Amino acid sequence: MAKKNQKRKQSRVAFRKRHQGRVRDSDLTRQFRSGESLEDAAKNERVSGKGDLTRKRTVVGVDAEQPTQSDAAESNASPLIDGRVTCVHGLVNTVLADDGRHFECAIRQVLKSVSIEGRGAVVAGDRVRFRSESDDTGMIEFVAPRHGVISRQSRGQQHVIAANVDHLLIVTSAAEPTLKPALIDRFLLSAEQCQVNPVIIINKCDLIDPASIQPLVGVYAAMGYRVLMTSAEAGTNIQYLRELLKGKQTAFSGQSGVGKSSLLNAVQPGLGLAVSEVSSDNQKGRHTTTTSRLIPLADGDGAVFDTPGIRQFQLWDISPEEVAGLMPDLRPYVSRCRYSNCLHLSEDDCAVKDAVADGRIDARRYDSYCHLLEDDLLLG
Ligand SMILES: Nc1nc2c(ncn2[C@@H]2O[C@H](COP(=O)(O)OP(=O)(O)OP(=O)(O)O)[C@@H](O)[C@H]2O)c(=O)[nH]1
Ligand SMILES: [Zn+2]
Repeated sequence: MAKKNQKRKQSRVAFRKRHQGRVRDSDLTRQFRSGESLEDAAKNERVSGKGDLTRKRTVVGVDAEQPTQSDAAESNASPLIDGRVTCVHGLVNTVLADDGRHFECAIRQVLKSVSIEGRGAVVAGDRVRFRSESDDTGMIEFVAPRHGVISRQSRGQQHVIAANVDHLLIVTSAAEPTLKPALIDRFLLSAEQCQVNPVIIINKCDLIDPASIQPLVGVYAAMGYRVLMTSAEAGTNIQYLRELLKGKQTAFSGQSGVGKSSLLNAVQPGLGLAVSEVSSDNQKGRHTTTTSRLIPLADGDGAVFDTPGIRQFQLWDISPEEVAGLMPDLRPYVSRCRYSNCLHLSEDDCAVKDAVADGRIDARRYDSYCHLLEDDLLLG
């Protein structure tokens, strides 16, 4: 036990050194893993006389997976309830409990104090544990470690807008508006950067001969990406889409008019409307603090995110050198270039350019790469 604590301490010290005083998600989520309640943390800090709750934590040894009964009895509080955050609006966090009830929750002060400026302690999609304070209010005690985080940049800072995104659906249309593979490539890069699973949806396939886009579909499929041709109008592959959304938290992105709302409506009537209402509220600035909302699906425990921020989300904090490594078709050649910092644009002995020249890399994909670097990242 002592050895374990020693090890934990060492890793905490290493963590702090790595992050040089910056506090990130993992600080607040570590409590979720250790099972330490926030009240205990505060008590321990008070006893030890150290005011900074981010510096020292005493693990009380409760299994975070099953803390509810004993924990509650000890602290004389109501049991912990599992749920997920569906909406953050000012200080009010709406949480959908796993049993289907909705609660408006505040966040324990200590969770806020470890997040930057007290903002973004929780976001839509977060898995949380809270104690109910009445039939429909509660206090969030733990935030689970996040995966699949989508963020945007504002005034040089990263703002998380959705957490635990299992799938990012990149919705495009085969026609009206015309298919834009370069846009798909950009969204794919963003998905890779956020480590969110992308699924490419080519909607409105009723308007074209599907054979005409097979070569393009083949390029993406060869890279291991899932591509789904749909028609909200004709009902093509809607059942497949419905299955894809089941039990997952899914974000929809894509330019205006490609049919995101129509697809959602085809999956579940009324869903597209609910989503676009959220989006137009955001655009009008009425709900400026509502960064994102998670809308539960009627069938299974899946849910979809939608915010204007996700619809058009841009690459965040990416350097030109990183781009090729985020493209699965370019990646295998990156380390074979003559110079380690090769940008694969006009350098000699470039393994990426060689692969394009003899067809091992699709020329259009390479073109996308060049445009992105030259137009956005090097000059922009
Ligand atoms: N032919 C055809 N038209 C479609 C299909 N899906 C959507 N549309 C039409 O495309 C138009 C735009 O659809 P929306 O669902 O509003 O598109 P959106 O992506 O939600 O657009 P924004 O809300 O502006 O982001 C509407 O007129 C739809 O009827 C389809 O599969 N086939
Ligand atoms: Zn190169």
